[in-house]
Amino acid sequence: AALPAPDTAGLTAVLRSAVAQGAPGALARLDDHGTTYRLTRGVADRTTGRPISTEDRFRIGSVTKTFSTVVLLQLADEHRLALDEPVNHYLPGLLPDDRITVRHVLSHRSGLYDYSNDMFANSVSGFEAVRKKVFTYRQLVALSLEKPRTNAPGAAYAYSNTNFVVAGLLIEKLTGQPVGTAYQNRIIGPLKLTDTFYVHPDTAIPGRYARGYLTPDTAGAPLVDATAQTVSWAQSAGALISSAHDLDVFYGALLKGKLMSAARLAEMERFTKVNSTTAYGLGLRRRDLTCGVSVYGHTGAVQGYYTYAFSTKDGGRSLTAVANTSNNGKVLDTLAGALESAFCGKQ
Ligand SMILES: CC1(C)S[C@@H]2[C@H](NC(=O)CCCC[C@H](NC(=O)C[NH3+])C(=O)[O-])C(=O)N2[C@H]1C(=O)[O-]
Repeated sequence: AALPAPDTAGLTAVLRSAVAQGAPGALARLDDHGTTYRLTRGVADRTTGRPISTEDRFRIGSVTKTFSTVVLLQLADEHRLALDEPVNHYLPGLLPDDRITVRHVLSHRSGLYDYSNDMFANSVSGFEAVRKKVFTYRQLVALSLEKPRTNAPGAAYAYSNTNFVVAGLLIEKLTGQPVGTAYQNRIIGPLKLTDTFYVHPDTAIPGRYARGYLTPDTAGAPLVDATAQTVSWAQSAGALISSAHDLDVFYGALLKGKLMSAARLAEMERFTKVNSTTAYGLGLRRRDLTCGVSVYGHTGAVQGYYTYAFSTKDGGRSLTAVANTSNNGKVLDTLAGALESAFCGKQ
């Protein structure tokens, strides 16, 4: 069935609410079968007051997880990786349980504890402690293994950044290259994503970008400019930089089957239910909207930036919505409304 027309007034209202709730700026870009809608509200930079633009680059946080998964599924297509092999088959001795498979890791069912829970228990001091730090993947895995596993391998869904740090180790082991090279050669170059960069451990965002502002835990305390950071605590779990255009192209291409075989895409779309409206596949979220439409993509929350990047199953309509703040649950929830406006139309 044809999708309802996008509700651009609804999208505008979502962005206005996000700013009213504390985001300095918010943007949305919708690419719908060749027609592009661009909406903005507020500023990219609180000091200069420059208005935010849908052309601005930003940190995409865990949307990075889909990029890491695409690389690994391409390696599966090349028979260089098997999803149901134990991680330890490729990285001997890395994990304390040989039963943890690549599929468990990519679907957040490994049980590996998420070290970021402790790292950011206090949002500002936790961030300031790591914003310039450079971690190795193995240091991050070691932080996770200091804590017990949350579930037996495959027994439950439990979101953990550790899983996609393991994914980064797998990519580097199997390709013999840094993850940035694999992203460039396998995704960024072929799709011509000229706004998409993996610059870790550099802290600067290339070209024109929106500054990102971390909301402190204490109500009323001033926002913290979080723009300059290594994102080394996340790397293959969250350190990519991109734009609304590039993410719309990426998820559109993914869902159109342009990045891997149909068999592998079907594996990516085997979903574990997370809650009444969300399910998780392999590095991919499915969100079931009120109008019965399901959309496929990922969300991101990295210091200073919230992102929703989702497409229809056929990749024909893609939306990227961003607010340049984080640690603000009201804004994160409000931004989810952009999916309803974009894919369900006027309610
Ligand atoms: C599940 C999420 C939302 S959280 C996960 C990942 N981001 C992180 O794990 C960073 C958490 C700290 C971010 C920080 N929060 C705090 O410090 C809270 N004390 C802030 O908001 O700036 C990402 O991105 N994912 C989102 C996803 O996948 O949708």
